[in-house]
Amino acid sequence: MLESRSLSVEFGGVAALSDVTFTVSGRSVLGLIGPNGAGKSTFIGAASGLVRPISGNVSWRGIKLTGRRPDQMARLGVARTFQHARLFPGLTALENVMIGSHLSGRSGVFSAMLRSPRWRKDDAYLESLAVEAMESVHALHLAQRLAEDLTAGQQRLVAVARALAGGPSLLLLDEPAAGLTDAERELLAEDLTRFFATRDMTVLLVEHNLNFLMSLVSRIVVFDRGSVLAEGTPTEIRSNPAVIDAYLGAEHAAR
Ligand SMILES: Nc1ncnc2c1ncn2[C@@H]1O[C@H](COP(=O)(O)OP(=O)(O)OP(=O)(O)O)[C@@H](O)[C@H]1O
Repeated sequence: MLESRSLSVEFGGVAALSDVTFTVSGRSVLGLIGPNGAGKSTFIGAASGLVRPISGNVSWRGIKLTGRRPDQMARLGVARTFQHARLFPGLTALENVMIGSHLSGRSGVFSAMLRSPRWRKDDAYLESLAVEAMESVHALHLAQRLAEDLTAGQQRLVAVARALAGGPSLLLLDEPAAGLTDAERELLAEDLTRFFATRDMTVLLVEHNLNFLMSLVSRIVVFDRGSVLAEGTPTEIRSNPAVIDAYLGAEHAAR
């Protein structure tokens, strides 16, 4: 279970999250939505150890995640994507994804980047994990392309593959469909549905494209101005007056 307990985060004295409490049970996909600036990325930052809360915490299977280092996160089986793809330039797409599989492997990300002897030993196995992850999101044709030569949408797919490659048990996806074409987005929704169905994993998905999000999630938490505004099934959320007022708008809810 992923549990956020009274989580509060401030930036320069200004509250970004205030007393956020919710849980995500075992094998499920939770959508996190809300207006711009509501605190969704900040939550992912806190859950992945990069953003330090002023109080409260996020825990995963009873272990506190807040304040942990990236290598500790990887060992706990936690992977994330960022709002901006953040691939390493100068490396191919495949090498970028292999860094994701190294995060859960033995030799670590720096060893991977420096191509140490230990890294080379693990290489074949980790490459097979990376190839599998790229295949699962229809990105294998990009494998030998340099990261900087990819379109924004392709970079995003590679970043998603990198997060999947380590076989995470907790996956935090920050707007994985942003910048994708309609066709790419539909294909990614199908690919992720298939991937999640065959893995024992908990997923937290932040996404502004609600058709994409609703096709993947079983529950939704809505943030507004740093607090939890509502929580429920997609059907409940679509018809919640407070959510319509703060985020969805009457036109969207009616669709
Ligand atoms: N590093 C930072 N320094 C200062 N303020 C920040 C920082 N990161 C986020 N904030 C502020 O915290 C609040 C929450 O931002 P956050 O990015 O988490 O929202 P969000 O819901 O992810 O928004 P969006 O949908 O636009 O990505 C905003 O007011 C934002 O300006």
